[in-house]
Order: sequence, then structure tokens, then C-alpha cells
Amino acid sequence: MPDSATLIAVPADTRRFENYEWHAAPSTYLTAIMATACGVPVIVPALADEAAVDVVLDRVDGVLVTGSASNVHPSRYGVEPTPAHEPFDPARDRLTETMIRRAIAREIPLLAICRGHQELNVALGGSLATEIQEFEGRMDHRAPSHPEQDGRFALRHPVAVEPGGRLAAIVGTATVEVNSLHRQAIDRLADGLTVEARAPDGTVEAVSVTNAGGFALGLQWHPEYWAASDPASRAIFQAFGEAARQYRRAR
Ligand SMILES: N[C@@H](CCC(=O)NCCCC(=O)O)C(=O)O
Repeated sequence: MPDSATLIAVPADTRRFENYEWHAAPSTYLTAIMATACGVPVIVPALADEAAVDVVLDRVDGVLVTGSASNVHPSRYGVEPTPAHEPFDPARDRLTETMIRRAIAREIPLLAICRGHQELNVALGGSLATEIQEFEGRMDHRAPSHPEQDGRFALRHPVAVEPGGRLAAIVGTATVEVNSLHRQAIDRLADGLTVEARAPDGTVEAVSVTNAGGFALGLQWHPEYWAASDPASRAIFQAFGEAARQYRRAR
């Protein structure tokens, strides 16, 4: 049951269809916010400038940065763009960079998923690697080719959770089985981030903001997809919702 007083900002992707440009977010994230975090999602268009982001952040209790098929523009982490880095969404890049930095500065609870996890690293000065499946010793983290979304999310791999870390305190287990739908990953970890979980090939699967006063997590996988059924995914969304309610009560 959503608590109508707890608002979660969700920065939008831009998409073009039916001859219009849309600012949108996938419903899997919005549903997990409502049903499991028990908050109300507020999609923020990728038109918002810095002043508008501040106005939004004055009114929300959490920020959830979604995954996306698009990639962070490599110029944001000092790399020349190549066709392998495409597709891009520069409007989203601008919005999320501002929103992530400001949410952290204000200690607003932050949950950054997949592209969001990568954006968190870039916003704090880290870099990304692309086509990681082509690197020696790395796994293929891309989604299986399948006509149904359940099939694309079906392939699981384990991640080892750092003992004593912030993620470990939420999921309560040494490993979690995660889905995997990405071809980029953290390369240089930003100063200010702590690794919370890794895949068997060393890929950074989860991070926290080291000095964050509250909830500030990035996850390379998609807990939103299984938030209703998988205990670790549910625990992550419940902890995020609880952090947002605490933030609302405190402000
Ligand atoms: N584009 C980045 C981030 C991956 C990501 O956010 N995936 C979300 C799911 C998209 C889908 O449904 O395929 C990368 O590839 O690493």
C-alpha cells in the first residue's frame, strides 16, 4: 500500500515514438516503488535544469535512478565516443548527473539501478568500460535474446556480497542471485564509492556512497523486476522505502 506522503523522484529517459519525444520511465520501477517501497513515484522530465532539480529535491524523500538501454556519453568520463558506446541520451545524462550529486549532498536516499549505478560512478568521477564480454576472463553480462521480458531477465548469476557492508546488512546473505542485462560496467571506481558486491569475474555489481549519512546504493542488476517475489530484491526496496520515510519524518 503506497504511503501517499512519501515521494520518490525518478529521472526520465527520453524516447521518440508516435512522432513525439517522450520523457518516460519503465513501469517495473514505478510498480516496485509503489508496491514494495510503499512510496509514490514522480517522473522528472529530462528537461529539468539545475534550479528545477533543486525544487524537485525540496519536495521528495528519495531518488531512484533507473536502468536503460542507452549508455552514459563517454565524454562524461574522459573517453572518445565510438559507435560501440551508442545509443546515447544526453538529456538524461545531464539530469541524472545533477540529481545524483545533489541527492548525495542533501543525504536524500538514493537507489541507482544498472545505468543508474553506472551514472552514480561517473557523477562522482569514475569511468566505465564498454563491451565487457569481450575482455579476457569476463563473463557475458548481456540479457539472453528472448521475445518475452521474463526470458530476458531469466539468466541468473551469483554475486558475492562484501561481509559487514551496507548491502549485506540489507540482504542478510553472503551471496545473492541476480539477473543481468548490461554490456558496460564500472572501470575506474570513483573516489567516494565503496564496493558492496562483485560478480565471479570481478565486475563491480554493487556500491555504496562511502560517507553517506543514509541509504545511497548502486546496483548493476535489477531488483525492481523481482521485487514482489525475490527476498533480496524485496529487502532492497523495503529498505529504500523505509529510508525515504525516515528522511521525510526528519525534514
Ligand atoms: N546500457 C547500459 C546499462 C544497462 C541497463 O541499464 N540495462 C537496463 C535494461 C535494458 C534492457 O531491457 O535491455 C549497459 O548496457 O551497460
